[in-house]
Amino acid sequence: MAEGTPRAGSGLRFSKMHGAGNDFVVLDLRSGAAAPTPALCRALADRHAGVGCDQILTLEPARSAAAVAAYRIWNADGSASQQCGNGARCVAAWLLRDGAARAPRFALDSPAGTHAVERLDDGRLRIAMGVPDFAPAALPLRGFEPADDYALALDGAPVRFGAVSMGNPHAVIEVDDVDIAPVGRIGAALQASGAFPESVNVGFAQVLGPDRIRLRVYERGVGETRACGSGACAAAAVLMRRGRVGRSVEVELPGGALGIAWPGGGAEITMAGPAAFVFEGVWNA
Ligand SMILES: N[C@H](CCC[C@H](N)C(=O)O)C(=O)O
Repeated sequence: MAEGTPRAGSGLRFSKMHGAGNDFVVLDLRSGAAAPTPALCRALADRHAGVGCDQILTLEPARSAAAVAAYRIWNADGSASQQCGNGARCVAAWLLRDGAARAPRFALDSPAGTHAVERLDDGRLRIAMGVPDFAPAALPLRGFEPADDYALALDGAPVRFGAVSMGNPHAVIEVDDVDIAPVGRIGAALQASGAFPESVNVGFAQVLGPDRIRLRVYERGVGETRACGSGACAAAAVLMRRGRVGRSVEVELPGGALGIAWPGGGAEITMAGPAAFVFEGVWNA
């Protein structure tokens, strides 16, 4: 038996959820139970021998006076992350169903900070996702002076990208057509390039108009997902700062659409979108 997985009959209760097709196993650890080991995360995420998910989200006691709870994030490969936008909406929905949070407004703590949450009249959840940080050191991105646009030779060809931290690192590559973008090849090559010491989430963005973007994301620790909330914020922030789109955009991802708004500068960027419950289960490895 792999180290770190619970013994048979461990009875670890979980909720399976998704946000725009980005799927999660949610564990309630507010009683103080230990965080999942990387091996348990990999076992839970396994789409054949486990539950199957892109990330594991843990609910934990709040770390700030303002929040009703905290959450942490682990990718399918067992690596930890500082932020997960789709996951934040699922945690918010979970806490509303549980009664620990009361609509319409409350706050959540993540490793990236404290986030205002609002349940909108249409049932979507809007999360304040912090202030985009373009400083290379924030990602970190090594070997570049701050710029709107960076270039690296990957597989012998120059790849141009923007870079921004949403608490977690993002590179954003603008393409003419996301359907034919080399998401897996270039996403993996940029992660392996050495420019990002803690790896990076790689977004491929197509501008459809001043208020519409199409996006595919090759995520750190997972690969391509059906949606990436922090990635939608990152792509919108990079394209807004370049003047390629307006201050409020619909980001269309393979799994669904997210509404992103950012006044710019030191203001927080907000993300609105769905959260869905799929099933409840008990993990008996
Ligand atoms: N793969 C990401 C974490 C999950 C982000 C994504 N699922 C979202 O909705 O923001 C990272 O390692 O930074």
